[in-house]
Amino acid sequence: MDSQQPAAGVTVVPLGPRDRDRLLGVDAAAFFFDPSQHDPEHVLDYFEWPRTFGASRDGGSTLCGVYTAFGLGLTVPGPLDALATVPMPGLSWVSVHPDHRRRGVLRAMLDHHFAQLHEQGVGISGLHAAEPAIYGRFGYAVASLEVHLSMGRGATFTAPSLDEEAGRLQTRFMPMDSDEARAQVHRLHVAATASTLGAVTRSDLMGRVLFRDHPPARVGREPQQVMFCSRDGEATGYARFTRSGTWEDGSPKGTVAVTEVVALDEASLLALARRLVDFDLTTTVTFDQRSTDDPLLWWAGGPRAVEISTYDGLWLRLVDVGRALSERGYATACDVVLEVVDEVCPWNQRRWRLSVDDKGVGRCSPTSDPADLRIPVQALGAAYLGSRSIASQAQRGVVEELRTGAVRQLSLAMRADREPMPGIAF
Ligand SMILES: CC(=O)SCCNC(=O)CCNC(=O)[C@H](O)C(C)(C)COP(=O)(O)OP(=O)(O)OC[C@H]1O[C@@H](n2cnc3c(N)ncnc32)[C@H](O)[C@@H]1OP(=O)(O)O
Repeated sequence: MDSQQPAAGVTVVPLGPRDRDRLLGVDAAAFFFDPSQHDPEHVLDYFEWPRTFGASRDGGSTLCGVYTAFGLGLTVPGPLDALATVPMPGLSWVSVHPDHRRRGVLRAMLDHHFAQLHEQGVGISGLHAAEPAIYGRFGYAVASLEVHLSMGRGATFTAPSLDEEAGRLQTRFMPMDSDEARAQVHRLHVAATASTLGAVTRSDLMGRVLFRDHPPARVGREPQQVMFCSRDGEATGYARFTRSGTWEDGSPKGTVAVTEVVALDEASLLALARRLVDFDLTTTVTFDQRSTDDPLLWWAGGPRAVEISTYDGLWLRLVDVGRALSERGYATACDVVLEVVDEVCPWNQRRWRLSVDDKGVGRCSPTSDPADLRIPVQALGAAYLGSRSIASQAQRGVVEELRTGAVRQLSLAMRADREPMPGIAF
């Protein structure tokens, strides 16, 4: 059945706990993970059923596709140098059974997702793409990059202005899978995301399930650990990590894999990083989910001192252009009319006036005035976190300037003064 044919009628309906087995059947067929290492039952424990849907074809009862959208928050540029947090449903576990691929099931599920969010008055949708070729056609674009750092044990972090303060802080670590550790991590996660551009806030439930120890998933590594940093007894940051106790030719060659480091201030980040590169019996330390302009990268000496790999981080889609552009703030005043191109969400495809006052507060409303810029909805998603400037997208030929100066005006207004963090995996 796996051949290119026109889409047949697809129906999308809500799923509930009674549909667990059917949903797992579609997910297992689409993602083909090893259930002994990756317990799907465990994942379902943090699904939000009212946000989970299934698709069937031609009036049949067979479930051929599923998706969920976690209720997350996203930290975006606020007015001038402030930050703001907006709701961001996080699209995830999108799967279509291989027997039903290329019949328009994904397209129908995304149409359903966008219609739902539009009706609910939600401005944006976010995701991490399993394959990068899929989501651009649906209006998503990469809004942040994710950097993976790899460095040797004993790497030097040079930050003289922070040395004294970092030296005063205490660090200690413990297994992640305890109520005490999870509660502390969640409190720090929520506090730190509010002050971190690009950060994504997860629910307490999601953390409680994800941080549960699942022995088959360790694959030769220790159970997940968490290192806390504190100042005068008050926790100021944490790192989640696991070590592998590998030996080669009689010598210890352990690795430390740091999946998340979160700190309320730079001295705490430095104190955590210094401890993480200082474990006996290890030779390599990796840090996931860092930004392209990360303090850890530059403290360690830059891209020639550490190994870096860069990936697409968060993909964003403006589901409601007016709401999304009114919800974030701007670096400078601006007044431009945008002719937005969006064939997937026709309510967006029109002219919009974005007026930003000198305090960086913007209002975006429909207008019939002549356009200053012709812009695909993807370009607004790409620039939404203040990275991937409108000017560079115009240079690539993606944005068309219809009034001289309009690209520069919008570009400066949307730009942030730092690169966004990639946000958590979901
Ligand atoms: C956010 C996340 O959850 S990412 C996880 C995505 N899921 C997976 O990768 C699991 C394995 N794959 C699958 O489940 C499915 O193949 C999906 C979800 C990727 C695609 O589902 P389908 O129902 O086959 O897609 P559908 O037929 O609606 O195609 C829609 C469009 O996407 C395109 N498309 C579908 N799959 C791919 C792909 N892997 N790469 C590039 N384009 C793709 C189609 O060509 C079509 O484009 P067109 O309308 O412009 O011709």
